[in-house]
Amino acid sequence: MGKYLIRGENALQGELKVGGAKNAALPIIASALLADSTSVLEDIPRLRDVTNLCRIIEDMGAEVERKEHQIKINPTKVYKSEADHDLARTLRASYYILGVMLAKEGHARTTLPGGCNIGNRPIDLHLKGFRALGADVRLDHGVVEVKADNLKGADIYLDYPSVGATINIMIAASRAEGKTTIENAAREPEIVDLANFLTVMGANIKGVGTDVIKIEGVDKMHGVEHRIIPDRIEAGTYMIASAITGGDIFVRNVLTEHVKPLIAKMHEMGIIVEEDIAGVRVKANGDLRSVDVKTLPYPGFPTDMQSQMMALLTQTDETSMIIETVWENRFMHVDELKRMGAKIKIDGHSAIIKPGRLTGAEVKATDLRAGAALILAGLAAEGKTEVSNIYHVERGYENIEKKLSSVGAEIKKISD
Ligand SMILES: CC(=O)N[C@H]1[C@@H](OP(=O)(O)OP(=O)(O)OC[C@H]2O[C@@H](n3ccc(=O)[nH]c3=O)[C@H](O)[C@@H]2O)O[C@H](CO)[C@@H](O)[C@@H]1O
Ligand SMILES: C=C(OP(=O)(O)O)C(=O)O
Repeated sequence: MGKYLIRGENALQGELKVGGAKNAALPIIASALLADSTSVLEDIPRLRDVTNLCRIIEDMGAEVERKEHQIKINPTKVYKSEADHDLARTLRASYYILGVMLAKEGHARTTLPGGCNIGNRPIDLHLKGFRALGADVRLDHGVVEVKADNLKGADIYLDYPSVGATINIMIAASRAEGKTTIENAAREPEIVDLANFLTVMGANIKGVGTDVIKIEGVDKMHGVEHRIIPDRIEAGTYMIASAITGGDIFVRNVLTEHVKPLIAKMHEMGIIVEEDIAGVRVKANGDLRSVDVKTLPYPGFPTDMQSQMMALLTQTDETSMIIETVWENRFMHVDELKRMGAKIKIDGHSAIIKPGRLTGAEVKATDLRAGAALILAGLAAEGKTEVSNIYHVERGYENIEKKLSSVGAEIKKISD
């Protein structure tokens, strides 16, 4: 399954570049099926999730041409409304096929999706939205089927600002008859990127980026060219790589507006962060102050940066606390960090982190961001760290070992 071998304690220096956002690329790739002509997508990261979603839409009849970071998607020969179950189980975002094919053909079927095992991941809000739009929804033995002769706009209030539910409902509503309002909608930048893509394709969407999104359904959408926004979680991970090693890295291709919650915490910790139009420079050359962090929906501190932040907080002067409010089981990295000497105690949704020296160990990536946190801890640790189960990491980071090596890290990937 592959491993990363890391020898720590090198202060990282230089420049690296962040790719396009996984969580924007995935719904955008799925939504390209709504058009009646080819879309050309740029800055698509080369990730396992992207490859598997492309295989799903190819199996449904789409023509996909992939070259470096560009994908061309011709949806005119799509003949199937069902996502291959084995592939759909490998990633979370496969459930966007439901919203897309419901909007396009009035019928969609897929198995419950995969993705990181970070807690209970229900899709009740997605299904509630589809029902409100007039769809007949069935969930039987883990297979979801949605059908509608005629989708009709509706007022939908989300009990929680779910990213996936906001996206799926927005996609379905973009082709429904009349107006849809989504209240308590999620505000993540990836949702804004998708809405921008859909709008250029011909959709009528207003209010995205706020908690009230208004959509007026349209009959037709056409293929367009679109560049995916930079990945704020990949950016944040490399910003922490600089800070945790006492390094000085310029992380290129970052929209600093999207990493504000991390920048604010870094300032509190005494880390130098210089924002630039092209990216962000992160420099740490002294003691790091402890801070408390609470994960929240955007624009709060992202849960997808929680484990990486925890690795950093092991290297501060005093005790810190992290409260995880989004996922109830997103502390699986804690036991692995403890193997490296970290002093962390979990109490319900909180983790108390005491500072201490990290030492290399054999550890296992239990999910995508847990894997990233272990790599970061390995960069700071004394001696050799071996991170296994790296297929999780490859779902969300393109060539992480090459990018980190380019700024002076001793890290190599051993493939099976
Ligand atoms: C592919 C993708 O974009 N993944 C991201 C997306 O996941 P995802 O879209 O799955 O996350 P959601 O925002 O939907 O989930 C957030 C919370 O809402 C709850 N919930 C969600 C849907 C639902 O129908 N019912 C319900 O109760 C979840 O259990 C969780 O507690 O946003 C998460 C929160 O920022 C990130 O961690 C993931 O990286
Ligand atoms: C949890 C994540 O992804 P997914 O929702 O695809 O499992 C993530 O990107 O951190």
